[in-house]
Amino acid sequence: MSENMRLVLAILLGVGWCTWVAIIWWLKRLKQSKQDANATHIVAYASQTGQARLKAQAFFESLTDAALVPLNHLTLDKLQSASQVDFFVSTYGDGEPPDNGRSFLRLFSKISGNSLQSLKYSVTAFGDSHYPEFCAFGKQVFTELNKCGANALQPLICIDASQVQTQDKNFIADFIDVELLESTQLNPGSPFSGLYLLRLSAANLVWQAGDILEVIPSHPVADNELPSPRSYSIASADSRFVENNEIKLIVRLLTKDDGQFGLASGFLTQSCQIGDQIKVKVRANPACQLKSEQAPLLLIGAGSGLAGLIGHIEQRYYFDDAGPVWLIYGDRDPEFDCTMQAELEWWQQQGVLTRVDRVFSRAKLPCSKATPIYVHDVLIKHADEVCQFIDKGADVYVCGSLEGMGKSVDQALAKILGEDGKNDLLVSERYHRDLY
Ligand SMILES: Cc1cc2nc3c(=O)[nH]c(=O)nc-3n(C[C@H](O)[C@H](O)[C@H](O)COP(=O)(O)O)c2cc1C
Repeated sequence: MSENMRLVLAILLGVGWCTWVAIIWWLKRLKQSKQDANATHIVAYASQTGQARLKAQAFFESLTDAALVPLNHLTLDKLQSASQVDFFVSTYGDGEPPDNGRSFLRLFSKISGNSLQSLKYSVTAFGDSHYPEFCAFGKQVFTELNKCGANALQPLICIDASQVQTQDKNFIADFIDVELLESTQLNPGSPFSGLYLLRLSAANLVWQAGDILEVIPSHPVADNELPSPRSYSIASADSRFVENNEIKLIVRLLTKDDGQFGLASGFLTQSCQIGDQIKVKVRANPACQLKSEQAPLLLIGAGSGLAGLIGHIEQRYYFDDAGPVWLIYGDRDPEFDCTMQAELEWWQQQGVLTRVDRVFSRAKLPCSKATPIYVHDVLIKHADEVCQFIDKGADVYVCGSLEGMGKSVDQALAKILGEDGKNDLLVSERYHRDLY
């Protein structure tokens, strides 16, 4: 056989193989979507940072004929025709639903009397008892269903994140030891709390930009009473792109009124020495992963929120056809808080960041009155451009403090897009929020 014939045969075999794989994949998808459409047993989740979704997924995998859906996708028709729905929902904000469950409660205004009598349900609520509105959304879902005549299979289950049993051997087994390679203060001299960039060895970790690193804030000693893990946004592109086996975190050192440092931030930035081992685990956070690197991306954040944004900026560097990225980032004082300025400028030169609006809330500029000082001011000031950017299919990604920034950004987006426009963005999974 000639060399050319062999090449043609190899190409034909390759194309044939790819077509075969594509057909199998497509048939599987078709079967799954048919199953989903017909399933009368539904597992629904509303999860901001992935805990409730993980439990829902595990429960779903133990069933044979069921569908797994984010709560926002559970329509009135589906709810009324289902025989059983198992809800796994967390609580966010001040007793609010997570973003992918925000539209669910509105269904109840359309349900009359006992019209859910034939529905069986269970609710597993995820929350943290440090919050006054402990598991409030789960409780609300449970009560609303009950009011409509649906039959609870068991009492409401509340899972308290602050009571995670770190002394449990099975729980700890999921964590691995990584080494602290470097710790750099990003705002030296600042009168405000220190912001640190940490680099950790990550040879055995797999993650995507937007995921979370759970950290046990204690040195791995033979101690039964380890504190419960704390979550940090991973400040790195997908692990498949990271060349030097390291994972980055940006950590704000919290100082309490009595002068004591926060347990986790104090541990990571003050107690840990270079070379020390830290117990960590990656938690996938699909709500903050982006589906497309080609879609425009509007990144909004403040302070330590740069962590979640940096991962997505870095990610785009690896795609030649990446879409435009507009960063709106706020910090306090330009004298000390020009966090990662050199890196951001470099990404601008590389064409990754196509527009940067950097604002400072405590700038001592002579004309500071005329200068927008918070990120939500920037959104309002450039409302038309924000609208156009979003109309072109942009994903919106917000990272930072919920109280200090997240809520005002949410209000600004509602003002610019209208409440319905903002909700459409949310339901179409283009409005991602990593707020704490
Ligand atoms: C910004 C923020 C606000 C929260 N608000 C509440 C709350 O009001 N009530 C509550 O019980 N838990 C609250 N939590 C805790 C979460 O519900 C808890 O960590 C849960 O395990 C998260 O589950 P998820 O990963 O599925 O979203 C809050 C967590 C965050 C980060």
